[in-house]
Amino acid sequence: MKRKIAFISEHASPLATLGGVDSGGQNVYVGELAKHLVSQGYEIDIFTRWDNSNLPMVINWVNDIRVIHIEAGPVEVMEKEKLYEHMPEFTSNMISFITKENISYGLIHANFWMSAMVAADIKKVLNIPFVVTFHALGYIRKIHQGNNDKFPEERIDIERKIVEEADQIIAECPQDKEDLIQYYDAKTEKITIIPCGFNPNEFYPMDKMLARMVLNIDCNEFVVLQLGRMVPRKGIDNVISAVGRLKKLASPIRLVVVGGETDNIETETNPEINRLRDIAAEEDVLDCITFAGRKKRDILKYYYAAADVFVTTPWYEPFGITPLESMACGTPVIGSNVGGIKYSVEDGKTGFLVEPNDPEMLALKMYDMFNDPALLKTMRKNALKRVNALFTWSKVSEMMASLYERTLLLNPVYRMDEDEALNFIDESFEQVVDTVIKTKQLLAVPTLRAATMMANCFRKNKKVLVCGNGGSAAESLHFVAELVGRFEIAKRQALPAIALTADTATITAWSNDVGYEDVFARQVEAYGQKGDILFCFSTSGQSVNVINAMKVALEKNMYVIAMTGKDGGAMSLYAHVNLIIPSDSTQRIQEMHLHLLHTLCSLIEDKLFKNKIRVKTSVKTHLVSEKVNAKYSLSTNTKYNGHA
Ligand SMILES: O=C(CO)[C@@H](O)[C@H](O)[C@H](O)[C@H](O)COP(=O)(O)O
Ligand SMILES: [Zn+2]
Repeated sequence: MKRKIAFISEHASPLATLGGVDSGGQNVYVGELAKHLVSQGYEIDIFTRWDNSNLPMVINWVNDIRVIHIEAGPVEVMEKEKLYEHMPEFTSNMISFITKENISYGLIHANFWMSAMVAADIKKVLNIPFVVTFHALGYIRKIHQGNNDKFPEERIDIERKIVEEADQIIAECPQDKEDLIQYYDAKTEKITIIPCGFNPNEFYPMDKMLARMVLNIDCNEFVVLQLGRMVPRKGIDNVISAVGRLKKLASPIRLVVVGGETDNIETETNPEINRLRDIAAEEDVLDCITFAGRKKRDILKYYYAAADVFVTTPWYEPFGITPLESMACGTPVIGSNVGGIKYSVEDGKTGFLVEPNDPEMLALKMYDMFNDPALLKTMRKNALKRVNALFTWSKVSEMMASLYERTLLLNPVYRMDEDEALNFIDESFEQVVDTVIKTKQLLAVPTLRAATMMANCFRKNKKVLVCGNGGSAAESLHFVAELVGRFEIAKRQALPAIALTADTATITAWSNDVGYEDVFARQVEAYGQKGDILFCFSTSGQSVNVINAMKVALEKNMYVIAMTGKDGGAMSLYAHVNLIIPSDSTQRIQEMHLHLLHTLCSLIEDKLFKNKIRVKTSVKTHLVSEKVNAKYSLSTNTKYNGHA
């Protein structure tokens, strides 16, 4: 059954990217993530505010993804800063939709703080867990925007509450995680870093000159690209000032600025453009700047590919998708040493990192690139390698799916009901029975051999060393306790066995200082002697530290018994006796190990002690009391020679 996930993205609909215009990062994030999660087996409903009365309420967007328009305030485009007061309406209409359609969502993925507010309220009513990607944090925005921030005062407090109530928080980069912890007291264990991605079918390397031909850009110029929304915090003025300085050192150069409200710069109403024009005039670079206006999304790849370097120097940037897109087209990036950019751009390798508002340094870095075509070429290679290894949407959606799976367990709907739980119990008993039957058929003879080998070893005053990891470490202790102490015979001599898992000081020191691989080998070296036995527990038969111990034991002419499972693993090659439980389940294997170690104890006691008791008590005339039998000394028993 496919798991149903609800996305909420109150102001950023994925449909906005369809018009072709370059919409904000969140629209792309929501759309691309949804598409890639579908191929991971999820069904996604994206809830967004109804802002266009020409669109129907529900749109089947692509396979297994619906976009659902929720009425909240007037059905028209509104600034996101004004949506807060309409969020209660969003919540109640979304709840009505879910209950009317009777959908059981496994979880809600909220995007942005207002969507997360909705998700937190829905959780209270419908008990659906939620994860949140903030995309931007109010506190950080406030630091940089001050009073220019038009979001309501309550934002930061609401975000704090969301941080408390969310089941999981997605940080987009390490800086985002640090901010969540430092300014919002978020618990580290609640945060998972999952970056944004890019689509390799949309952004890919192409010939620079070809791209310039398409865009009508001079093939001889050194082209610097600035692309993104035109708002002061993006620091475009800084890029223009830097180009002013570069112009004095390098020629011919061109700065192409893509972005704005319209695709025609002449009709541009954005006041930021006028401000930038003035700065360009002051810097005397109007002749080498092209303001290209806003471009359709499918054209952007030509701009990225046509540029020699992509520059983005915002004051802050929660993540920043554009550096990824540029690197995906093979163009190195000079970016601000802030937020997500310092995560996506590797300084000196895929481009450079500079402080925001430092045109001097930016100009120097641009000049380094201008001056060194070989450096540009290497950076291009590195950039392509890095983005494709870490930031494709497929990679991102895999990480997201694993976060979802953990979160889905919190949803009562996705937990077992009573019948399922009873079934589960039944089935696990049946598995145990099945494993017992198979083990009985296969392991009776090897078990007897192991018991005989151990009894012989004790008879010869030799000892048994026991090791294993995790559950098998516990079993090693358990086994040794039965041997050194007692099992079924109340009074008998102690049998020399040592659990190599018991000495925490040695184990921790050796793993800490040298390596975990030899924690047991080292102890075998210390205690093992010819004729001793190394007894190994492992469910996989693959634990390297156990294998290393076996190798040392064989070098010392010790005997080796391996109690394993699955196919016996590499350990089976180093053992004189293999007790391989015929099961692939770690739990079933461990349960059989416990049974077999008890069986071995019975057999060993029987071989070493009970025969004597039987013989002597049957001869009534013999005056040896049971007390004496119990004191039977192993060293006096010379009847048994050689190993089985
Ligand atoms: O008890 C269990 C699983 O039931 C675990 O502690 C388990 O023993 C550990 O994962 C071990 O590290 C597994 O090692 P091994 O059995 O493959 O040698
Ligand atoms: Zn276990």
